[in-house]
Amino acid sequence: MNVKIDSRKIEKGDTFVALRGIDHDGHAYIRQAIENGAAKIICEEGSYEVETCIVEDTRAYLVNYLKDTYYDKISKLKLIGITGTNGKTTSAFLLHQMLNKLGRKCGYIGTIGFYVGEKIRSLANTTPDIYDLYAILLQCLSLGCEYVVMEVSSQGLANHRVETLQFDYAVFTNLTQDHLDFHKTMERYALAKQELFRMLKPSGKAIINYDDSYKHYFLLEENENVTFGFTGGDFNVALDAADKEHTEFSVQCPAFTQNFSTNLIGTYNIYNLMASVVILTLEQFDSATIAQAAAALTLPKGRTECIHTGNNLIMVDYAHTPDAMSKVLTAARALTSGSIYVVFGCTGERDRDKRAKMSAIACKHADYVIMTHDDPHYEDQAQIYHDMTSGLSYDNYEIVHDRKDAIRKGISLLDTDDILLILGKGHEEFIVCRDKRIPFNDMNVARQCLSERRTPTAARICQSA
Ligand SMILES: CC(=O)N[C@H]1[C@@H](OP(=O)(O)OP(=O)(O)OC[C@H]2O[C@@H](n3ccc(=O)[nH]c3=O)[C@H](O)[C@@H]2O)O[C@H](CO)[C@@H](O)[C@@H]1O[C@H](C)C(=O)N[C@@H](C)C(=O)N[C@H](CCC(=O)O)C(=O)O
Ligand SMILES: Nc1ncnc2c1ncn2[C@@H]1O[C@H](COP(=O)(O)OP(=O)(O)OP(=O)(O)O)[C@@H](O)[C@H]1O
Repeated sequence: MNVKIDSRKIEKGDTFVALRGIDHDGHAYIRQAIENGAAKIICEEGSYEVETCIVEDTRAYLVNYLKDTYYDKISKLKLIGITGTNGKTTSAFLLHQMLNKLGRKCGYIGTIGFYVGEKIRSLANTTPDIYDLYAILLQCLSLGCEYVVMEVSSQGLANHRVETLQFDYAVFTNLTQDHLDFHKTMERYALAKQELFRMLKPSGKAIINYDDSYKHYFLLEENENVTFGFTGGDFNVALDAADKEHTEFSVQCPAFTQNFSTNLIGTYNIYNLMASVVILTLEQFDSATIAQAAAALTLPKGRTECIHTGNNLIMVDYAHTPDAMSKVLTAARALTSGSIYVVFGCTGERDRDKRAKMSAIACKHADYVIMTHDDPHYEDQAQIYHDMTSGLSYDNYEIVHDRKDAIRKGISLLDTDDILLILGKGHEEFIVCRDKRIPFNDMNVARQCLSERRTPTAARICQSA
């Protein structure tokens, strides 16, 4: 595309469209765009030495341009949008994986990046803005994709990032507290997500978690709705058996009754897998083929990612909402008769109201909790700890300010069969503190702390040899 919205990416002869964003205004970068070689500027005001076209609303101009120029092409893709508080990345990543396994080339767009089988690149947002989105969808087409599954965040919907797109499937995973700093109330949060269900193609289908108490926001009369759940729904699930390595469940629907055995653990991951089971069924795959594809799956990076060390398990997980914490702690409890330790912190400048809830859940379900920092952004860390601990009616916790020290402390507490959960940052590679991005990955740090712990022993063995 030689029409661009980022001055830093302008090459000689390009057209620059100056967009007014939330924090930045593209009009401030017109000079830079011209210096980089822009031959034409589309903006709302100003006069420049290159060809300039003044329009009333640059964003509306861009949206129409993308739609008129590329929509016919990208509408050939089967587009699946997944929304909900938790499980978007996992559900989308599993579906992308299963479609590719079954020989249907599929792209994935979401929190962990842009993938077509392999990772192609990281993304700044879970749901990229319309310009990036069109570019990615065009790339999916050129890579031969038939399907694209994307996470659609509530901020993405509220900020019109998926404008003009029409979906073949819209999936609702669940709704629990998060992002209330942005939406203010659960009602507005639900309504923001509901928008996805008004963006279906005429032949599109809505796939909805029947067990979620907010399902009514997503079961719109005008849509063809297909539900799944343990308590009912068109695809009714029953848990048959579960151990540390496998989960067995069965699904009953009008078309079939099928047993599944998967390497995924935690009931919440069965919910995540069910979105794929339903969509693959609607795409005419037979149930035995779907069950076969579900037998061995890889979870996205940072979701229940494990280090097995002696009799202990160290698990890094992206749980950063009260519901996710409760789900992952329940799953861990089922895996051991030993103690459970948790290291976690709360993000700064995000939903303050969930902090105390997360602490209460951690202290209730774990034996001992080490609170530390997450990404403070520009917020005072002392304020974050205050929000995490005020009114807390438990005393099985301590605060260890440095996240690496907290992880080291968690590891030092492990005794036979104990589990350490390091929560909140999952796949992330940085700690964001003020304007700094400090390299930090929970999994790498846990490995480093483990090897430090082993080194003295190894040294003793070497000395005595
Ligand atoms: C507060 C917020 O939502 N900000 C989003 C917003 O930024 P913005 O409006 O300030 O715009 P901008 O893109 O930085 O700048 C405006 C224009 O100036 C241009 N520009 C800018 C700089 C420059 O040097 N040259 C230049 O030309 C930009 O290319 C753009 O055209 O638009 C950008 C482009 O879409 C987003 O990347 C950015 O998301 C920020 C990074 C963010 O953190 N957003 C969070 C709240 C978010 O959206 N999160 C959800 C996930 C939630 C979840 O599920 O957990 C998400 O979907 O990612
Ligand atoms: N279906 C689910 N219900 C509740 N919790 C879940 C579910 N699936 C995953 N989780 C928990 O939530 C965490 C985040 O999962 P995932 O990344 O799939 O969700 P997400 O909706 O993409 O989150 P985000 O929007 O913040 O990126 C996981 O690490 C796990 O602890």
